[in-house]
Amino acid sequence: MPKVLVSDPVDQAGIDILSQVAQVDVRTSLPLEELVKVVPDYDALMIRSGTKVTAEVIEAGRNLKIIGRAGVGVDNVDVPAATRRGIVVVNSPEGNTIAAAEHALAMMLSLSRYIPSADQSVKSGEWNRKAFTGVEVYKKTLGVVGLGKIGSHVATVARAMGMRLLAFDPYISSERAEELGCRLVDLDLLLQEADYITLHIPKTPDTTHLINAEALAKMKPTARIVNCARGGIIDEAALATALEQGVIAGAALDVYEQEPLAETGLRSLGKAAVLTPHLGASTAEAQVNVAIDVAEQIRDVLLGLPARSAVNIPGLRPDILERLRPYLQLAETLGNFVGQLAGGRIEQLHIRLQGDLAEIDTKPIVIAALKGLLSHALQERVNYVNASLEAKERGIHVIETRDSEIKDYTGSLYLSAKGSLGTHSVTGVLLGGTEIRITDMDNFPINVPPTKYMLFTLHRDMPGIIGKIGSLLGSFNVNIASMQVGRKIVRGDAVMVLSIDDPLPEGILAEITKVPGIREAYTVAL
Ligand SMILES: NC(=O)C1=CN([C@@H]2O[C@H](COP(=O)(O)OP(=O)(O)OC[C@H]3O[C@@H](n4cnc5c(N)ncnc54)[C@H](O)[C@@H]3O)[C@@H](O)[C@H]2O)C=CC1
Ligand SMILES: O=C(O)CCC(=O)C(=O)O
Repeated sequence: MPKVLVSDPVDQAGIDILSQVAQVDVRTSLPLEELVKVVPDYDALMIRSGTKVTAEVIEAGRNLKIIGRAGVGVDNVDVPAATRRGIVVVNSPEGNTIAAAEHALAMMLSLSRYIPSADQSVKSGEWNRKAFTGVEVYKKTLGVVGLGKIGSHVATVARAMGMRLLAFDPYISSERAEELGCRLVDLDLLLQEADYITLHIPKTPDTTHLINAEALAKMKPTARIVNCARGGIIDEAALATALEQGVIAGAALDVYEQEPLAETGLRSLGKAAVLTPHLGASTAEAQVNVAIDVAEQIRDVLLGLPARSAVNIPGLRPDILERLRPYLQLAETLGNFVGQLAGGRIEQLHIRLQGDLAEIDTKPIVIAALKGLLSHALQERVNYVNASLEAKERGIHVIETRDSEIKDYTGSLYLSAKGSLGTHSVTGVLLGGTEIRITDMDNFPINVPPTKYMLFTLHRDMPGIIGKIGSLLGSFNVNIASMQVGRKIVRGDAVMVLSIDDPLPEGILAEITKVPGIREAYTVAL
């Protein structure tokens, strides 16, 4: 039975799902060195934001197949290191959207009405109504930075509260922004005009310290900012100074540059700051959603099925995977095939989608072809997660083309690889939508199903040659299952394809190439 380590608190609903297929150990708050020690035993790791899955943890997790983040942000996982090792990283992109959006709205209202400070004051025995006169959000301008899932929900609710909306998101169309009642503007204008600013963007090199001293200086002295996205998007030191000096009026933070929050100036800002300990996703509903979402994906991957929200398999969503499965199988088989014909040290792979196939997305096809191409050398180490990266690291230049005019079959896939044995090509089709046929090899027309062991020769089309090869294989006790020849002109160059029942014994290829008329001989084992 596979083993799953749950190293942060997650809802029992997720653990129940995992327990159907795996032994589940819940061990939270493990120090890094302890995690590194225990992780080699596990096939899957389920985390929230507490566990830092560093390159060291990934290196130690030699049996890991999947890391599941019960939440959105995967910035606590070294995703490139996981990708390199072929480990799928999944998250729950939507499970806590509403929770995070509602938290941001609650923070905005808390800041406006000083609710946390007023609460503390009453609890300490005071009755001070004057100190907590707030401001309304109605008819104020809210600047939404990042109009994705959370930002969109915040915008929808804020609009219903009568706020005017500006948005900054370079990856969103103005039509989408308009649908949400937002005016898409550049960041500078948003900073200058907004009464409230709420951040809903990922932390990337582009967004780190996006809100720095310079940005804060552009804001109104009455402006308030909310960060329920990621620590480090706001420069905390600059923010503390800006609040102390009255550059802006308030800030509500749920996330910090360092978590748990270190001793910083932020703690002593009084009612101008509202601070929560990364609670954006902490609702009963969101925790059930993300736990189920991620546990189901871990279960599926452990059962050999695709994950629906893998962050490191570009273009291979499960619906796409399901629809393209026969084509991916075709691409993988042809990649494996042509990789062996071209020999080791592949320099270039050309993938051409032909006829009706030219209509489909090339990205998954390329990944599958690369997986096949590298599978002979890397065996099970290569998978859909790391195939592109492995190819890149080996310096394999990938060329993708489409040609809808080539209609030899309704749709076909052409692969040509350049390697230590020269440049070789193969074309394949799907008969009846599922059955693979190789229809061309090195530009010779053939029609053979791929089989486990195959032998190919390039030879002169002349009488007796087939008989000689047959006798030679017989003398080595190799049984021929099927045989086909292809040629372009009579008595010209030809190709012979043999399916054989066993791997070719050592030395036989050299004997075959000695047969008069044979120019080259290759074997392929699929
Ligand atoms: N505090 C908490 O507990 C939680 C925090 N989050 C965080 O909230 C953030 C947003 O999450 P979602 O809305 O689900 O993500 P999303 O992917 O749906 O939306 C992010 C948006 O940011 C935009 N964006 C990316 N780079 C940008 C840039 N440089 N400038 C402006 N816009 C940019 C994207 O185009 C996208 O529309 C993430 O950082 C996530 O980790 C999410 C859930 C809970
Ligand atoms: O697991 C949590 O509570 C944090 C959620 C979060 O920050 C996210 O989903 O990105």
